[in-house]
Amino acid sequence: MYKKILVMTAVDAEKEAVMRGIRGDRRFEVLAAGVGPVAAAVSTAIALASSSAAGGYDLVVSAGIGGGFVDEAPIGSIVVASEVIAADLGAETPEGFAGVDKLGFGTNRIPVEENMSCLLVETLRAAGLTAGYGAILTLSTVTGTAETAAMLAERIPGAAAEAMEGYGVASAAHRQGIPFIEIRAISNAVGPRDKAAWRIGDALAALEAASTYLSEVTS
Ligand SMILES: O=C(O)c1cccc(C(=O)CC[C@H]2O[C@@H](n3cnc4c(=O)[nH]cnc43)[C@H](O)[C@@H]2O)c1
Repeated sequence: MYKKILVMTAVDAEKEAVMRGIRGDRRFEVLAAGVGPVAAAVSTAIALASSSAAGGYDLVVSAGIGGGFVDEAPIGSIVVASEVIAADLGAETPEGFAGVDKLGFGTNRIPVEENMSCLLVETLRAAGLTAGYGAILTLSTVTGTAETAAMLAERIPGAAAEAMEGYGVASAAHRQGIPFIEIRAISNAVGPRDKAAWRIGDALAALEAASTYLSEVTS
């Protein structure tokens, strides 16, 4: 179905997990862009521009580990985005946060390729994996307190997970009209910062498994 797929991760450990999962599927190019939405957008835009002479990509994927909102995405589970939301792109006002959409400067939300995202979730569930489908937030600052976690959950009902790159990768793909999806394997709960409690190994194993099914459902 897809001939050439670009997967953008933040760090090498995520890239290696995806590479193990796709098991040599030559339709995939997997790149580690660096952490945060700016590095993600710049690296994705460069990758898309460099590939355009050779026919370009027909699917772009933001993949990696992420934080799960309590009651929405347990540690070790996988979340596939129903949309990506730049949750801290905007302005503080006396009435609270106002996103760039409210300010009239574009959009905080970028759509995903819905059919592929839903098919992937169904396939992961059929394989016995714990997989959710919901909004994935992109933040430049990892949430580190229960107060911020509660504020985000209230402001964005249905938010399932947060990470730092999706909106950047999606912005570059969207600008070129290329379908986009985001996959996060949950390493930690969104809330009080305790890096020692992050289950990075479990999340990377889940990311590897999700990548195997990504290769299957896109072929
Ligand atoms: O230390 C390691 O071995 C290691 C291996 C893989 C990944 C990491 C990272 O720290 C990646 C940073 C990456 O993680 C995303 N992330 C994870 N949890 C959250 C969160 O609660 N809120 C926001 N982002 C999160 C994020 O996308 C970073 O790029 C370390």
